[in-house]
Amino acid sequence: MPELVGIGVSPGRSAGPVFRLAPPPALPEVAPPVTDPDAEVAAARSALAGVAAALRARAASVSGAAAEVLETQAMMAADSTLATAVAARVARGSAAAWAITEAIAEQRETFAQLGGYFAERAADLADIGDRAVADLLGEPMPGLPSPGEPFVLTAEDLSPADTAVLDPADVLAIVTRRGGPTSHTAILARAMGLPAVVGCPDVVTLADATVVSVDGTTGQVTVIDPGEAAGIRERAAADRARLAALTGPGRTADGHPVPLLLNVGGAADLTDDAEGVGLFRTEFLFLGRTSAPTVAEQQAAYTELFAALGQRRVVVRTLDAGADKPLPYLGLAQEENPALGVRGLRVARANPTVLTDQLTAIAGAASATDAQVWVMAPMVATPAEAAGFAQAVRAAGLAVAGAMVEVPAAALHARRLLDHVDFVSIGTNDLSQYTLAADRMSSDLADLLDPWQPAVLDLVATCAAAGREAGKPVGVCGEAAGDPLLALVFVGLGVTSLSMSAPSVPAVRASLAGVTLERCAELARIAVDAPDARTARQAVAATI
Ligand SMILES: C=C(OP(=O)(O)O)C(=O)O
Ligand SMILES: [Mg+2]
Repeated sequence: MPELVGIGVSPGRSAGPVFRLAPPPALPEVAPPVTDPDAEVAAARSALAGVAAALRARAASVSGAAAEVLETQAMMAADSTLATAVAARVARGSAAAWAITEAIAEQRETFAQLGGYFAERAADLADIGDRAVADLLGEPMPGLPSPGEPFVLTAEDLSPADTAVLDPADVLAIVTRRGGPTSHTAILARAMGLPAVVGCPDVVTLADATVVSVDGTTGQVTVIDPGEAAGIRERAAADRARLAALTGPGRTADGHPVPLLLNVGGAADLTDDAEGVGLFRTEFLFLGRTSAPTVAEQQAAYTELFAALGQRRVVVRTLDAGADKPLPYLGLAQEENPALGVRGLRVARANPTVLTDQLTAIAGAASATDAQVWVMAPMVATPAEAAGFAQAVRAAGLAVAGAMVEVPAAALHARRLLDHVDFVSIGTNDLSQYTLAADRMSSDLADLLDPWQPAVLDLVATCAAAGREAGKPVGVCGEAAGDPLLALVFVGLGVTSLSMSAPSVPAVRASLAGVTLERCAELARIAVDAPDARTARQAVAATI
């Protein structure tokens, strides 16, 4: 059976007929002359305002990451720079729909050149243009197909607006031609628990109604006999039910506890049975606005999450701005190579009050609630940075300070970091990017970005050994912690907790429950000794 390969970004299996996302509207070949420029500008403005309002309404009907993403897109649609660019195009003789198309194309070009986070936002801009043009031409809104049966959604790429309104009852899985492991499609599919494969170039060759199976772990999309689909879905549902039936704290078959924590952006991402939060990404509060949130605003947001956790642990990551999360109001200079620039804890060098205000707000929320509040800094590179951060945390009246290990230097000197901080948490997304020198946004370099790379595993082992020696916790909070096989390797290397998005927890819990700690150590040796990532994964999978 023909097999297509992409990047598996949201685990799980499903099968069914593929249907493509409705294409964007096509402009008629001949543009009409502009007789009333004011009317054209008014029509364009009204179309863009309509798009912004519709996006805001959708944002209000969803929560968590989906709402944040849609609100940011609504702000882009309502942006005055876009409106001004459209008016300029009308003044040069373009009718409303053409003026919007041209202005958006120009802005997309600029975004693509800026790279990173901005390049990923180019798809959001295109979607805004398509929706406004469809409105102006009186054509149907581009968007989800409705074939009348559950389907595998295929697309060039998905906009946040499309992904946010997906109904998991209709959509079995998602396969896109473009996109990388950190694209919106990936993040939102994981949050919804839908299997997803991105960066799958050949998906465009599949005609509507072709029946495929999708494996969101391995990235395989296989054309199958239509009669096989129901069986695959049933087996996947039985697997899910078996996993969901297993509850309780994470532990190996011989009872070694491994807390399974959640990666969250806010209280909406919590689940009742979570053992705690291992990564609270606070930057959602800072994104998509024109000035930093006040201490009171931050304290209210942190209190909401901490209170929802009762006495459970929450590891708060201080602001991780810069690179893929730019905040214009911080006044950071434009950089040639922002991933290697002023990001994470480094932002506090020129903006110390951003950090001290945040620590004040976290301390206020901690004292108003019963949660065990740990605080960690992103992008720590040196022991001196770890020491400075720990001092600031303690000065704010907070008891537990940690450092994320995302930079190879920090991993190599984890022992020295742990002289100053109470724990470390390994961010495998960035640690893979910096160890292999491969941009985490790139779907072309997905093989290098693989956290199974033995070099990355060696660095994890170095951190775990340092933690054992110091008697301090060493967690993993990158997406790799949610891989049920790699989780065993991490535990075998000596990692003490795993933090992941909520839908990944059941499979990791079940995987841990099936092996002893000694077995995890054997699997770790197999993975570390493998010549490359693919062999490591296959060797561990074959042994289990
Ligand atoms: C958890 C991480 O942080 P983020 O993905 O937010 O950069 C990481 O880098 O692994
Ligand atoms: Mg990171």
